[in-house]
Amino acid sequence: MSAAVSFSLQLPLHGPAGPYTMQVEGTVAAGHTLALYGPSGAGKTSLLRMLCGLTTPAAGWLQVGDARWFDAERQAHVPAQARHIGVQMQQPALFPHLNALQQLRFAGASHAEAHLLLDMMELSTLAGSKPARLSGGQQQRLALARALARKAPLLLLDEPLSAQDSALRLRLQDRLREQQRAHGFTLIVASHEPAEIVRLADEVWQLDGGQIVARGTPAERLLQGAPHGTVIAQEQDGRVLVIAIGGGVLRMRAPAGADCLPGTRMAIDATRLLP
Ligand SMILES: Nc1ncnc2c1ncn2[C@@H]1O[C@H](COP(=O)(O)OP(=O)(O)OP(=O)(O)O)[C@@H](O)[C@H]1O
Repeated sequence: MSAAVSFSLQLPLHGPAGPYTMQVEGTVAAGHTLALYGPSGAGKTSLLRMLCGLTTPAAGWLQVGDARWFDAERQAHVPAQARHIGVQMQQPALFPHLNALQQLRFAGASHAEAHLLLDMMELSTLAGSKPARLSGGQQQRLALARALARKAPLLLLDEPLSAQDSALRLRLQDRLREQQRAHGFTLIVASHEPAEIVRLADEVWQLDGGQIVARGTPAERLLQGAPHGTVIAQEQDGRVLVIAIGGGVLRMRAPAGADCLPGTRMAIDATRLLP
């Protein structure tokens, strides 16, 4: 169950240098994963908010499957609550009075499905806990489970795993991919992490200043031209390096005292490799 997404949208924004207009257009094939990549303030969240209906574009149109969710000329705007999508924004926005299991039941999961999702997110022991008793990372995983619980043809995720430790993040990326294989949903995910994009996405759009400045596969956009051993990103305050190796990436603990900025060439030290 998946839906193709096509749009041409405009939105006035106020950046640090003054007002400007976000202008984006494109198509995501049904069942594909698109990653939105770009610096803070590039417009990733603003695009996701227009797609899910939390922000009304100033102009343009949005087509999801057979449905016209927004069309400025025809004055059509399907409200957020009427769009069949799974959404996880950066704020988990959980219901304070519902426990973890109830949050998933409320989103549409059966009792058995809710337990499976809690298991998948490594939250089974917290099924009876309300959000105030969960850590930031646990709340984020519950919000991701809730997005999956909707069983929607389109999933919109804004930095869904940013609060997870690196080993858990890798497990959850694999499970998200498995879920997509099983259910076939189209996934649009904003991420700052090249390694995550390489693992999850079929296609990446690079945003900057409210425009899509480049499009391609993760290998083309993030790795191509990066010689073997080039640092393409730093994670965890520079303690972990993402390094290009022949069309893929590996993660390595940064050697103490070394200059590890993106673009630097590093010798790959097998004793420092991470999963
Ligand atoms: N409601 C709004 N009205 C006008 N401008 C806004 C609004 N929300 C955000 N902006 C501005 O739009 C720009 C894009 O913000 P957005 O949150 O979409 O960026 P982002 O790429 O998701 O960043 P981050 O990676 O930090 O989450 C920023 O300059 C921001 O100040």
